Amino acid sequence: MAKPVQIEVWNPNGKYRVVSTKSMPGTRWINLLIQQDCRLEICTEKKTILSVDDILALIGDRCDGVIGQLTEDWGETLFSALSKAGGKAFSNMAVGYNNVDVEAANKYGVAVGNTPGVLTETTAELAASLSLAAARRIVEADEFMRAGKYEGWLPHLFVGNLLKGQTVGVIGAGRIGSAYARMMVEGFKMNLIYYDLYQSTRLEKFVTAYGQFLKANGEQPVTWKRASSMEEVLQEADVISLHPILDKTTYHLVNKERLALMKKEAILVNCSRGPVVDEVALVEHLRENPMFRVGLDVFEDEPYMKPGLADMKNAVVVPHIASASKWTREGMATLAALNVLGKIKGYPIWSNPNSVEPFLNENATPPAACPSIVNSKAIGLAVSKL
Ligand SMILES: NC(=O)C1=CN([C@@H]2O[C@H](COP(=O)(O)OP(=O)(O)OC[C@H]3O[C@@H](n4cnc5c(N)ncnc54)[C@H](O)[C@@H]3O)[C@@H](O)[C@H]2O)C=CC1
Ligand SMILES: O=C(O)C(=O)CO
Repeated sequence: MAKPVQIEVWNPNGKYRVVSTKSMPGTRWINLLIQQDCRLEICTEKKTILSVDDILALIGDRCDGVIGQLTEDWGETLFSALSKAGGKAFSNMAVGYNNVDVEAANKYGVAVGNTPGVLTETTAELAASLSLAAARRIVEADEFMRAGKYEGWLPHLFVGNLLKGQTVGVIGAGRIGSAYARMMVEGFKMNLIYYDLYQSTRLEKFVTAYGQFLKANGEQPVTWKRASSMEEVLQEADVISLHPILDKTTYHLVNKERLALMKKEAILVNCSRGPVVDEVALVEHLRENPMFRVGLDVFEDEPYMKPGLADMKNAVVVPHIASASKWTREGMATLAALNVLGKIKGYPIWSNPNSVEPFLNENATPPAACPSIVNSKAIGLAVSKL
């Protein structure tokens, strides 16, 4: 039997029971739920990752909807329990939803929400930060200073890579990958090579226009190329950033063989999901190629790192913080709450989940729609005419 979990209750007499498996940033999401007659229960357990049993206890016998986290295993067991408790709505507080078995949700008619549109720039900025940190050896140099080892300027001290004029490679040029590409092209005048299953015409147009602008100003124009294979990107780029979704096609996309194709002094950045990279192979590659560098926000077995990674001077590692700006995290909380609320209220789904600004305006009532439901077609939800 599932043991009880600690909760904080808002609006105890609300008609609809909504559970949030974690406390989330900001208060707007709480206010939006309680103003619309929800009794909100926020789990206050100290443990970071809730188990399926913990969440079963939170769902209980009657629950209209749950806001959950990317660390949780939302599969058959939880969707079946939620459905049995009368629930029809779940939202991840995340854009990625590889922790959710959408087929299982479909089976029980439960809507699955995610939060695109508020993470794009924040996540791309962290990928850009990791690219720079790796290129200019910022973490190594910081540790050196703090250890009192600095004895004065030296010609060879922490020499790194110049990005200007080099090639940035993007694998998965969706919302975040494209935003990152634009930052690196415009900010550092890098040429672009990208690989995606789909063409990114907007990105190509942006680089073309920026190249023309540079040329008109007497500077070397930047260029772009859509690669016909991932291997082409790995072979040609100096800095490669991974931004695909995690699914069967992207699991261990970067493995031992593909690492071997990369330039010896290349930089690899991963702000997508840990299992996109074979981390054991990566540690071996870092060990054998000291000039090769990585910037990692995500890990194969979070919260753990594969043995040896923490000892690698040529790795910059941060704890899955790519979306951690106040604006983004509050926006994610708002969108996740509105996904659940919208489904409970029987609202249709928003017509463009990439354009969610109307839901974020603090001074206006949000539209009567669910901002982003990934299985809307499968469970037959209507599209909003707003
Ligand atoms: N580290 C972090 O904190 C964050 C991580 N993420 C991760 O980033 C992922 C991407 O987010 P968005 O850009 O918003 O999603 P998106 O759906 O806009 O972009 C994903 C892109 O990957 C491409 N893709 C899919 N399979 C591919 C394959 N086999 N090879 C090459 N490209 C492929 C898609 O065509 C698409 O263009 C999320 O699913 C999530 O897992 C997102 C936000 C924050
Ligand atoms: O939204 C996501 O997918 C995340 O990884 C949040 O940081």
